[in-house]
Amino acid sequence: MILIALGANLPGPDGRDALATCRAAAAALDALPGLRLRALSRWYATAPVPPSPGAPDYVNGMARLALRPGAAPPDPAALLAALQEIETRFGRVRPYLHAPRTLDLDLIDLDGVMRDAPDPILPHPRAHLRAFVLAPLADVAPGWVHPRLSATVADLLAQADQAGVRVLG
Ligand SMILES: Nc1nc2c(c(=O)[nH]1)N=C(CO)CN2
Repeated sequence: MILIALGANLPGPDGRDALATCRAAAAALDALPGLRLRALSRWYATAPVPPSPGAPDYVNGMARLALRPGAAPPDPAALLAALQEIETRFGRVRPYLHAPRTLDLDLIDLDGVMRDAPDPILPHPRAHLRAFVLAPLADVAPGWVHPRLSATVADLLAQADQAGVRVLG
């Protein structure tokens, strides 16, 4: 199973709001070569982490993908590059760390692969701490166990600060 977190807190240059950008990005993930979108979480409105007074809330969600039949497992670096290409397509610029962004796609888990370098670090090094990642992850993969920590998503979510995370709609 491949888990990709989606996040946005700025309208795109095409005028799409953050939610519309995330929905369009999910469709773009389904079009990645060799992969197919199997489940999409609910969408969440989440307060920025770290707190950023005045910054707009994020829209966050999670996509679960699987290999298309006969497709070779993706190379982590190639998949990261493909995600960055989608971010760029939706107007992402990178002025500074934690800058508001039109779209952020984070590779959370790639079939349980563990690696420390080079990028992408797997599983994502901060995923287990962030309720805005864990809540939508629990929607699409309720039985997920963190490959390094051997903790369930339910346990990790219970330990995370869930204030500021609410289901949209
Ligand atoms: N709530 C929330 N906060 C963030 C997010 C995000 O997606 N949601 N992404 C960040 C950069 O990766 C920094 N902070």
